[in-house]
Amino acid sequence: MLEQLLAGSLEDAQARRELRPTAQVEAEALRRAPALDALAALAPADHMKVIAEVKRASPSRGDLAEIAEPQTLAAQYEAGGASVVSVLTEERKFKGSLADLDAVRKAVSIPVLRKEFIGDEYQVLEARAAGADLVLLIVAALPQDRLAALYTMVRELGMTPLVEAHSADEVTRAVDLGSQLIGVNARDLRTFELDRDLFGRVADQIPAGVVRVAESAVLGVADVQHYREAGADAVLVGEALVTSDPVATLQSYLSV
Ligand SMILES: O=P(O)(O)OC[C@@H](O)[C@@H](O)c1c[nH]c2ccccc12
Repeated sequence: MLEQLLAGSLEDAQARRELRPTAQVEAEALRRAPALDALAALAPADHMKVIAEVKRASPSRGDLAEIAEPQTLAAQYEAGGASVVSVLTEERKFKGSLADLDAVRKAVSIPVLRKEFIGDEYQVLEARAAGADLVLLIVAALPQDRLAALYTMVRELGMTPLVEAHSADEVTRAVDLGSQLIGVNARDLRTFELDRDLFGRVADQIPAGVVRVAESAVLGVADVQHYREAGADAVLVGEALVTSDPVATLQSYLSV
């Protein structure tokens, strides 16, 4: 499944490249105001921080919410106290787009993450051109040399890579890159199975000083507590926010 998602994302990027060549997107990326400091926004605090996701649908959960105006939802996330807004830009299964990212960027002043299956430099340029401050890199999707090349490029553009792992080995690979922001996804993107305890099993492998993000499977405040006890600095939440009153839900999570 992960391979299919990546292949789809790369195909869509290729189609966009035919309309907007690399040189043009690169020029746009370089004209942008500098990326916001995501590591500062996510720095460990005496409460859990939240990366709040704009998510319409997913292959494992189907349709979640219409979200006609992603900018309105993102503004609520900011007002509710989110540290970062994550925007799914994958079109085929998550029903997102780069236009969503662009709209969100214009509406908030906190850092914005491009959530996509990234495997090509062009996608990284697109992220910066649309105003992203962070880019997701999924360890399982790429061989280490490609991961390292993309990681370097994200940093050279002034953005922060969020490196996502789903096993002890993948955490090691994320640490080897020198990543300052590591996410542990409870959902296995190959099988879509959930493992809520994975974060707790691998958290100790993440060096002190690196920001630890627990991703997926937060459905209520008890799940936030569970991840906090296991050592998470931040949680990445989609479904629970897009299917509830986001401000009230965020506030309950921020009290953990
Ligand atoms: O809706 P949830 O269970 O709160 O999950 C959010 C986020 O962790 C999830 O969307 C996600 C984590 N890593 C990803 C990689 C690709 C697509 C999606 C994701």
